[in-house]
Amino acid sequence: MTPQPPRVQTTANPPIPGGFAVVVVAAGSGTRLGQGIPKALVRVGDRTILEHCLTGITTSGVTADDGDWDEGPVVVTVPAGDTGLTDVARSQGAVAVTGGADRADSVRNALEHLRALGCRPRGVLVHDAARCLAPTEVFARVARALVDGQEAVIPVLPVVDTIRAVDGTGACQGVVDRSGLRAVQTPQGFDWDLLLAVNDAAADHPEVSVTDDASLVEKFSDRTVHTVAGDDAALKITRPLDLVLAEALLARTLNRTEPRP
Ligand SMILES: Nc1ccn([C@@H]2O[C@H](COP(=O)(O)OP(=O)(O)OP(=O)(O)O)[C@@H](O)[C@H]2O)c(=O)n1
Ligand SMILES: C[C@](O)(CO)[C@H](O)COP(=O)(O)O
Repeated sequence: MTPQPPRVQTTANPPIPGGFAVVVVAAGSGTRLGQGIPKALVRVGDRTILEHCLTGITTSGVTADDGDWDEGPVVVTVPAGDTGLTDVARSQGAVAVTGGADRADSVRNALEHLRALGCRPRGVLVHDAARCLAPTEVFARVARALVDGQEAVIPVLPVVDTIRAVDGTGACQGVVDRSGLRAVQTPQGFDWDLLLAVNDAAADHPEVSVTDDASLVEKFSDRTVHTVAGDDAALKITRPLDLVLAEALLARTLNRTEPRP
């Protein structure tokens, strides 16, 4: 689409940029949560984790046609043989593709689907379905940093625990200075060509294992990964206690936003 002149800003906060493609990784099994069903099908309140996640993305506006860029597609990775998550994805206008053996393989499958579509989004955000309550503000910070010229952007939080290195026997090897450490969240945002290029490079190096997408940028490009503030509400629902926290966060949000009888 032909770039349009910038829109007039009418509010104190600039509008959240749209036109991004979003990859939602939801092909994990949720072993640590232990519910016996794919984690993204587990309910938080009255909706599944995937429904919360897709609603959050739509509400944030990052995929919307914003006058400068066309609406960006949303691709959800689902476990092989899945039908339940596929139905949820389709009901919210997203496309479902089969995930891979690990998270990185799932992301690559989704990117291949987007590449085959021939789309050229403004950029691409990769988001864990398991971080289904990530607030709009986090999407906004990541999207704005990309629009402002960053090529790889991750939301982070300070580390609150004392961190120690241990050896194989469990003996402590000393405290790690936590002032320079950050806990990493999603959505992680990238220049479209950059994320494709580092994933292509990674495909030739199956021995390289990563836990997030920014790691591929660090390993297979010379670009810097930029950080923005994350949010406690973007927690990754991983273990049973996380589900309790997510339920409480959701209840708090509903209490704030729903009109009282
Ligand atoms: N092969 C995989 C593995 C993980 N994921 C997704 O990556 C995100 C982060 O993974 P995690 O929270 O660890 O989920 P699970 O892999 O399902 O958890 P577990 O290790 O407990 O099975 C999740 O949204 C998960 O669905 C994926 O799309 N494909
Ligand atoms: C991408 C991620 O959520 C950033 O913290 C995390 O690395 C996913 O890791 P997991 O081992 O797949 O849960």
